[in-house]
Amino acid sequence: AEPISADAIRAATGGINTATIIENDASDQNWLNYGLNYAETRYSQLDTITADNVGELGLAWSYNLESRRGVQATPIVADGVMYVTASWSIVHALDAITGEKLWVYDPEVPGEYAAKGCCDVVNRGVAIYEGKVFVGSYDGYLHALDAATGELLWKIDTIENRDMSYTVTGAPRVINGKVIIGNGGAEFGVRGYISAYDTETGDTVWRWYTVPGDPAKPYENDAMKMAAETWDPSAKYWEAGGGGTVWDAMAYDQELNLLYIGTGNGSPWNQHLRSPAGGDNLFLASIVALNPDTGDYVWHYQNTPGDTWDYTSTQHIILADLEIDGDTRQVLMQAPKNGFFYVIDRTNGEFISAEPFVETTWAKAYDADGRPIENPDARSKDKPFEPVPSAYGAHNWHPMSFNPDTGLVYIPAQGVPLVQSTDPSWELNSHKPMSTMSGVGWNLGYLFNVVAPQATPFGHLLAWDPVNQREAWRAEYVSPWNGGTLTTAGNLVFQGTADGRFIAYNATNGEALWQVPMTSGVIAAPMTWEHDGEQYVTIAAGWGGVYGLMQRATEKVGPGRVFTFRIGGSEEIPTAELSTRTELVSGVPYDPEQVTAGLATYVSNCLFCHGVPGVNNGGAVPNLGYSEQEVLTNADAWVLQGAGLHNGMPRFDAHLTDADVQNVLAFIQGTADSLRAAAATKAQ
Ligand SMILES: O=C(O)c1cc(C(=O)O)c2c(n1)C(=O)C(=O)c1cc(C(=O)O)[nH]c1-2
Ligand SMILES: [Ca+2]
Repeated sequence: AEPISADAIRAATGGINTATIIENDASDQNWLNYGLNYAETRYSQLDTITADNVGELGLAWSYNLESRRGVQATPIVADGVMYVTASWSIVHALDAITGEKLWVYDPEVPGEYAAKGCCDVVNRGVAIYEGKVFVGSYDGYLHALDAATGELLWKIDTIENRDMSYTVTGAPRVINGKVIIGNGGAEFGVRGYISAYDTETGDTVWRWYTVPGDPAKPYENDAMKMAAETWDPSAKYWEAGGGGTVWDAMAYDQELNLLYIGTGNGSPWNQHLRSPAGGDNLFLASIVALNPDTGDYVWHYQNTPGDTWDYTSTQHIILADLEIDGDTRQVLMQAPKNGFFYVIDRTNGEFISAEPFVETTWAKAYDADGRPIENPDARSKDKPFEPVPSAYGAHNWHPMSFNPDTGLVYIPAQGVPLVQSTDPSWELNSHKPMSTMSGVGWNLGYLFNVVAPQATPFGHLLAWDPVNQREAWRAEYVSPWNGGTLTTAGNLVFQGTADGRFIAYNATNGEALWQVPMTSGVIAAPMTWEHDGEQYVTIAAGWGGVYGLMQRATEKVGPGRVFTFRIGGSEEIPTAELSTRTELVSGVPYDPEQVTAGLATYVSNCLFCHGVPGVNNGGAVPNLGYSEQEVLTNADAWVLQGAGLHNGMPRFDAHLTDADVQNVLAFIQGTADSLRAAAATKAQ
């Protein structure tokens, strides 16, 4: 078949606007918005593929994204054209029927920018509007591309203060000629905000801050005045930025004309250091309704008042109409990091219900006013506390889906154990050893795992009944960090897994009906679309994200790859590339005293991406316990001279010396030696 011509792409995409995105709801033939529709349900009415015939699903094509970091994008499909992003915010336009490349746009994010973000150089996808494709790049620019050619039409800087570590990972949304995007950075000290830009010109239409700024300056609006009353200024929260980044979820109700956003954690995390007298610290960890025309505040609901555990509320927001106590309620639903499932009246923000969907230790329940009843130990200043869920979240950015036929929400639920304890040496931008990741700018105010966590890690697909607030069924996985979900009118749920499989379940009862191997672990969500009467299912696979930087659950470590399936598809799934991780390192000479010094430097600078040598097995970033000899002998080049800059390995010569590097090598070798000794003892 002939590849789609630029004119045909213009015809397919030129007319896409808010009205056509809403019209698509009648058929779900295309997938024009990150979460399919403005309600972000990820429920498709397409029903050619059903629980009865899903077993005949086969590969139509796969496409190599040539990326080695996390792939988190949900593709956009418009009349046979697909737009998907890889890591480093690189956009690929494909012929959706054949998988043939149409064009690639690389925003050329500098490699050193990787160190400015907490959680891998990921991107969750593009937005499309009137013949333009919009991508927010990791380094904070918003790019408008010609959908037909990939040519750059305009590019603007969304970051208002480049001294701070802002990044962009989320997918933009477009409403009535405005492209809307927030940012990340609350692990490093930033002030969160969300902005709307004119789709034609890139001019800023509005900007809404999520937390108050310097009280010496006028409040930007009444909402900021209200918010400032919930903060203690004694610790000068505005110097650390306060946090509250809008790095992922949005949803839009066209009848109410309300834009819903989820806001992130406090900066620093530790409330004792951020707002010592406590307070709710609005609008951290909240759902906020804004007028999308003006950016004016309308209402808010704060899931986690006075956040101190990185309990972001940036997780997926879904709009639905539910029958509750005999009334049809216009609700929004969210399962944020903190482990509670929320049902909120989306007309006014009224709290309807919240129940834990996993085990929780920080709070057991919510009161009738919608406030958590906290465990008094959860805010301890002096004692370590194991918050369950941890900062990785009971549910992170991996999208959930809601099926109105089954009435169930399909949540990629998980647990990643972590203990938190106040960091006594915390200072703003202190760069001090033993402050976790301080060397590359982490400013959490917490140390991790000062005592061993008690909880066990898990991951499962959870089918949740939001009306009765209880579990319907679950499917267990071998590891946390599984992919987002898609549900369809064919009574199906699709999900990719951390251990590198793509699975279809019966949506009613959770029976696994079909599965195929992937070439890597999967974290993104699948999507579905229809062309010439044929239904297709697409998943973008590629392991990474914050958990996937240092850990993985499969030896399959292939590059990012897009897979598209149809009934009767007969292409072979490509053979997976396997990890070449071999033996623990050996032969580095060291003095045991260097090991202790190396530990401090390692924890401050290396741990968050590389994990524990020989204990974690390496994810999107190699585990140094299995380093090749070449890396060990040239450690100075890698650590101090930026040999890996293009891959996002920071250059540490401003923070570390040759002696520090030698100590880190001693720590790696010392750890490998003790692991080997422990294994030998166990074998006897
Ligand atoms: O506070 C922030 O600004 C911020 C940003 C991001 C991001 O932009 O990806 C993440 C987080 N926080 C975060 O807490 C988190 O767990 C997380 C996971 C991921 C990922 O892509 O795997 N991003 C982020
Ligand atoms: Ca965060």
